[in-house]
Amino acid sequence: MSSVLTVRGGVPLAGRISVRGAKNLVPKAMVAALLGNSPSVLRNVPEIKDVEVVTSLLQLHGVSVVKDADTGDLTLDPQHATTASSSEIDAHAGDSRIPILLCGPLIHAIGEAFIPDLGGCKIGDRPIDFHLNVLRQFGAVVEKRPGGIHISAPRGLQGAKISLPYPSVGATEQVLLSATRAEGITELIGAAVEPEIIDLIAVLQKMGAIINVQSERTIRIEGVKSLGGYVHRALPDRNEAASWASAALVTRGDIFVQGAAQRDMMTFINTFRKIGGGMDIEEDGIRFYHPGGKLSPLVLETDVHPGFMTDWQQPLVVALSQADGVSIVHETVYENRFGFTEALSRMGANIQVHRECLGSTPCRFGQRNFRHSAVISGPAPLRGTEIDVPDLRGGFSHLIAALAATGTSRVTGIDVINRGYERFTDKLAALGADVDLSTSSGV
Ligand SMILES: CC(=O)N[C@H]1[C@@H](OP(=O)(O)OP(=O)(O)OC[C@H]2O[C@@H](n3ccc(=O)[nH]c3=O)[C@H](O)[C@@H]2O)O[C@H](CO)[C@@H](O)[C@@H]1O
Ligand SMILES: C=C(OP(=O)(O)O)C(=O)O
Repeated sequence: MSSVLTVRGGVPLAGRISVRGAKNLVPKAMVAALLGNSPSVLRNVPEIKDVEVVTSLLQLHGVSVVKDADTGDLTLDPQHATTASSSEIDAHAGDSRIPILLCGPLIHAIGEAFIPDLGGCKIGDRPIDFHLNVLRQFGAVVEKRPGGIHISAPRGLQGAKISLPYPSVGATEQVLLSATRAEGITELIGAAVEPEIIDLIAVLQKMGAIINVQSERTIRIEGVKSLGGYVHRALPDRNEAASWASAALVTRGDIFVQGAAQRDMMTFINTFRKIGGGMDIEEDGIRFYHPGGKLSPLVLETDVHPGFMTDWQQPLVVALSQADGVSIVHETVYENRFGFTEALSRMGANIQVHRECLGSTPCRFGQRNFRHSAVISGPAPLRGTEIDVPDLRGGFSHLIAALAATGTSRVTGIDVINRGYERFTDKLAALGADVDLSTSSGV
């Protein structure tokens, strides 16, 4: 049985929804709890799939994870952490990229780790070579095993001087989670500095870690012998907030996103303003709306923070398909993040994807045959169609296109959207969308 969402388009989304803790921080803060010698409390935890996956992986390793029935806060107690069998771990890995971040904490807690093959969005190859190189530099031994990798550290983890070839979010987190309890000092050069990373550093500092974020993407960590627990409220999900902002533009709607935080979204806000979107920035959230009239096209490049976040790109492309003129988007973070535009083209959008770098900076993908630049001409009326959700943000993009389209769309595979959008069908209903959720046996 799978879920099918029937969308009757043409209704502007209007109303108030809220976003909670970030998908790109919460599961990692849960993993960090494994480094402590006493319980941690994590607040503002959303009900999303990646939280379920990490909960079951931690529980398999003997960590007690208790959810407060009223608030949803999680209490994580790592004091009885233990080894789990690789077949059990494999069965609980789910469609998430977080398991690779268990390496350092599990080595510190129980001396070894088995990490299953990773899930996550299919938007490029997504290798883990940086992670494995980092672990080896800390002195870990990495072995390929059926269904994943085994990691051990016969002499413990030792601080190291590490330089990342690209400011990878996950590899930076790998360094942080391994170095805080490693012996000696770690210096990381070429670090990612996304707001979710700074929030993870705040979590680790509460536990007793000594971490300095210096200029020029350098992070210095002085290893400590032990860490305690933390009490932390996760930063809000800026990527979900930006998705709803694009939904407001695409459907000519008006959405107040409670919890959206200006300081984490400044680059998005600048772009939204340049397109001609309306907004009111309040203390408790941001109202995003279509002010009427025409939207302006623009030239945009995704990049690591503080650049324009790649996860904002897909929903925004739908908005650009409704702008008056030609826009160019150069995707420089993932080599294959424009596959979702095929369904948009079927719906009537006018989008061509190109192999060349159509941006001011030649990127890693330019000479390598990847279709990573898009030219979008608008405005193009959209019509409903059959859609099978390809990945998290691509799926959300298809959905907002369907909500703006004339006619009816039938959307399958919507469970993927639960990886990053908490209760999204309830939110759609709260915004007045004309949708029905049903289950189909697939016959
Ligand atoms: C759970 C989570 O937080 N996911 C986010 C995280 O993903 P994730 O941490 O997986 O993304 P990375 O920042 O690591 O990836 C960036 C680039 O580095 C490359 N790379 C990465 C690791 C590696 O070992 N080798 C390698 O070549 C990737 O293929 C990609 O081209 O940051 C991305 C970039 O902001 C976001 O889109 C994802 O939403
Ligand atoms: C790419 C994404 O997530 P993940 O790294 O979890 O696949 C995303 O959130 O858009």
